[in-house]
Amino acid sequence: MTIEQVGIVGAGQMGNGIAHVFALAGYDVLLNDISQESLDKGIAVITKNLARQVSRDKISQEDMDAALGRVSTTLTLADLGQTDLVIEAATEREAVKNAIFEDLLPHLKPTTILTSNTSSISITRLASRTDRPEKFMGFHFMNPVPIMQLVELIRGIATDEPTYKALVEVVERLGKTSASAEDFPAFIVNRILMPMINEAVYTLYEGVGSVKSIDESMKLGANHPMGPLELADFIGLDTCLAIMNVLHDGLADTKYRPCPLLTKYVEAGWLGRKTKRGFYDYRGETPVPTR
Ligand SMILES: CC(=O)CC(=O)SCCNC(=O)CCNC(=O)[C@H](O)C(C)(C)COP(=O)(O)OP(=O)(O)OC[C@H]1O[C@@H](n2cnc3c(N)ncnc32)[C@H](O)[C@@H]1OP(=O)(O)O
Ligand SMILES: NC(=O)C1=CN([C@@H]2O[C@H](COP(=O)(O)OP(=O)(O)OC[C@H]3O[C@@H](n4cnc5c(N)ncnc54)[C@H](OP(=O)(O)O)[C@@H]3O)[C@@H](O)[C@H]2O)C=CC1
Repeated sequence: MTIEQVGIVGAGQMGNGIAHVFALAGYDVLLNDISQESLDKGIAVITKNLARQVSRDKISQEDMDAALGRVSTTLTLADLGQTDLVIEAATEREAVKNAIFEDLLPHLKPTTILTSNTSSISITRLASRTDRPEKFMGFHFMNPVPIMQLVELIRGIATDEPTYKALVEVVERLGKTSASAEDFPAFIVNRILMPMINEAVYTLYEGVGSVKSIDESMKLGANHPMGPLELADFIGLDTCLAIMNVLHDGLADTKYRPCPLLTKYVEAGWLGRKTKRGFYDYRGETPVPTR
C-alpha cells in the first residue's frame, strides 16, 4: 500500500524527531499530543533542528520551509483516522499505549498500519489488544532521530509480510537503515545498551567512580560519543528505568535488576535533560554533575 499521510502520537523528543524526518522525506505529518504546550514545544524543537541542518548546509532553506509546511498538529486523536501509518511515540508505559490504541482504533481506516516506537514493550502483547495484529509492528527509532541511522523493525507474532515490507520501504525513503529484531524484551539495541547504562549507575551507587570519572572513562577509554550517565540523561531516566523493568520482568533474571539509585532519581522527578536535572544539573550554562 502507498503511505503518504503519517500520524504521530506524542510530540516529545522522539515524536518530534520522527515528525522531522518524515516531513523532510516528503510525507504529510499529523502530530498529536495531550497538551497544546507539548505540541508547541515539539514544533519549536523541529524548527530549531531543521535550522541547524540549514546552517550546516545539510538541507536548503526551501527544504526546511517545505518540511515545516507538511507538519500539522492536533489535540484530537480521532483526526489521525485518515492517515496511512500511525506511529505511537508516547510515554513508555504499557497502559498509556493501550489507552491510545483503544481511543484511536474506531477512527482508523482498515488499511492503516499501526506501529509503536516503544523501546522495550512486547509488540505481540500491544498488538493483541488491537483489531489489527497483522498490521501492527514495532517501529523503533533512535535518539536523536534526525542523526541516528538505525531503525529497528520488530514483527509481532501475527505481523504479515506486506506490513513488514511496507515499513522496510518507508525506512529506505527516510534514508535510514533498518535492522530486524525478534519480539523479546527491549529487542536488540536496548537489550545491550540499557544493562550497560544500569551498570554505570551501579558503578556510581557503589562509589567506584563519580559521575564525571565514569563518563570520562567510557568516552576516552571506550570511544563512546557520550558517557553512559550523560546518555541516560539524554534518553530520559524514566525511560531507562521503564526499559530495565521490562527486561527484569520479561526475562526474570536478577542481572537486569534496576539500580536503586536510578529509581531514586526517577522518584525525585530528576529525569535528565527533559526536566533539567538528572545525573547532571542543566539549569546553568554548563552541565554540573549531581554526584
Ligand atoms: C532508548 C532507546 O530506545 C534507543 C536509543 O535511542 S538509545 C540512544 C542512542 N543514541 C546515542 O547513543 C547517541 C550518542 N551520542 C551521539 O551520538 C552524539 O553525542 C550526538 C550525535 C548526539 C551529538 O554529537 P556531538 O558530536 O556531541 O555534537 P555535535 O557535533 O554538535 O552534533 C553532531 C551532529 O548531531 C546533531 N545533533 C546534535 N544533537 C542533536 C539533537 N538533540 N537533535 C538533533 N540533532 C542533533 C548536530 O546538528 C550534528 O549534525 P551534523 O553532523 O549533521 O552536522
Ligand atoms: N528517549 C529515547 O531515547 C527513546 C525513546 N523511545 C520511546 O519513544 C517513546 C517516547 O519517548 P520520549 O519521546 O523520549 O518521551 P517524552 O517524555 O519526551 O515524550 C512523550 C510524550 O508523549 C506525551 N503523551 C503522554 N501520554 C500521551 C497520550 N495519551 N496521548 C498523546 N501523547 C501523550 C507526553 O506528554 P506529557 O509530557 O504532557 O505527558 C510527551 O509529550 C517511548 O515509548 C520511549 O520508550 C524510543 C527510542 C529512544
